[in-house]
Amino acid sequence: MAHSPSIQIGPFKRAQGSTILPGSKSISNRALLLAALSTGTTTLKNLLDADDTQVMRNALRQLGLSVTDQANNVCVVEGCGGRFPVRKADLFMGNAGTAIRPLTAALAMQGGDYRLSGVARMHERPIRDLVNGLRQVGAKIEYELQEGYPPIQISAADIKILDVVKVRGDVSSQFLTALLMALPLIAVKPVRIEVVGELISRPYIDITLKLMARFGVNVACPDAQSFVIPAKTSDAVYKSPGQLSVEGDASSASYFLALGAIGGGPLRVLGVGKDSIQGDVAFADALALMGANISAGEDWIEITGVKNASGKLNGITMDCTEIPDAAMTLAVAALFAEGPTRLTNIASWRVKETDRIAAMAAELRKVGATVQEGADYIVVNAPSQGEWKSPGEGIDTYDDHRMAMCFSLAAFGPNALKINDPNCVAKTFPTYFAEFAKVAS
Ligand SMILES: O=C(O)C1=C[C@@H](OP(=O)(O)O)[C@@H](O)[C@H](O)C1
Ligand SMILES: C=C(OP(=O)(O)O)C(=O)O
Repeated sequence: MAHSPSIQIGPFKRAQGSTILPGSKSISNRALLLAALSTGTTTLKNLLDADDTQVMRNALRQLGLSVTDQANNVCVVEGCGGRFPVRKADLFMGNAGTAIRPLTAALAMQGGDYRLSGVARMHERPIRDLVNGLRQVGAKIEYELQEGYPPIQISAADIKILDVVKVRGDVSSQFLTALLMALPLIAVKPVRIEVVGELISRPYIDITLKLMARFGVNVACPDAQSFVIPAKTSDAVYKSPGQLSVEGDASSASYFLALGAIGGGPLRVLGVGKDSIQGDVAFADALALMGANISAGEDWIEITGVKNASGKLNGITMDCTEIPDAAMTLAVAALFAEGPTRLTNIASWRVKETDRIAAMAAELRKVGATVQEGADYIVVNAPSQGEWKSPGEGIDTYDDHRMAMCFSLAAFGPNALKINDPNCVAKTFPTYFAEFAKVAS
């Protein structure tokens, strides 16, 4: 894909105001798929309009569904009652993990022939643990290029329901999410999904379970590693709730919250708050640990600078397995902290939009930070005032929306900052830099 022209931003001193968050990517793509699989019509409100949700919408349309975009991010989906009308399709999933993984599982239950592919990076992102889970119930799935990675070819197969399906959860939680959403379609008897080994990114599983419940399927969790899908009582497994409002995106909120700490605030994000079902709202607690002043209501969070006597954030040590996406924002907020910030349990960063540990370390060093990295951790020490650097070649963003959004924070250092290919934010937040410009001065 062609790269967008670099932008020059900052140096900024103040961040204040408010921003209305775009819809949550994680909720939008789950809601689209569940609405498509259900009986009845679902009106989705505040659906995220971005690359990741467009690939999901387009795939559903190719599968024969009526998915109609209306004004103000409203989208109307006519459900197919669990069986996609189109039995053979070649689907392009971009770089959207929340699209390709759940859709693969749903398609494997259909008894049709489907090919799923994506951008070059998608073909380096693992899908093996999901395919292994689906093969247990008889799905026929072949790898087209490299074993364990898309593109994949699904062929019609007899799917049998087992008492237990096992899946690994230590590479991505999206494999478990995919099985949870798809197995109810064939569950003629209850089926238990057992997670083998560690389950990372657990709060995303809670999002999955809460949305499935909105569409009428209640999964029991007898223990932290087991999920019991109920036997279906008719072919109409998922039922439309009629309307569903998508919360603002809590990961997108993290950039503004960090800005409110670094740039004094008050800065308020509207669309997520105490009532959120997204794990990434815990980013606000992490910032509070770093010394930020935080208040929150049902659907808003506000940050007003820092409460530390030094006027600066303080470094923290944190296990980030529950907030893998917002944790990236902590790594860049660490540029404004006294003492090291050590983020652990982030091995999954290496298999996302880019190798995020390597990318983060390389770009933080460009602005003068001292960084140590390991297989599953990163330690960031801020540059002292005189050590900040202004890299002439700019900050590279690696086709990773979060790298671009995170590094907008670094424009609150002493120097202006060049950010390369800023339009990669289109994956989840196309208007990010316009919204950033409204609060930064
Ligand atoms: O299920 C989801 O909506 C997501 C799960 C997380 O991925 P992993 O489970 O791969 O960590 C997260 O990083 C991703 O942005 C969205
Ligand atoms: C990891 C991410 O995306 P995906 O849904 O493609 O996994 C992300 O948005 O940070």
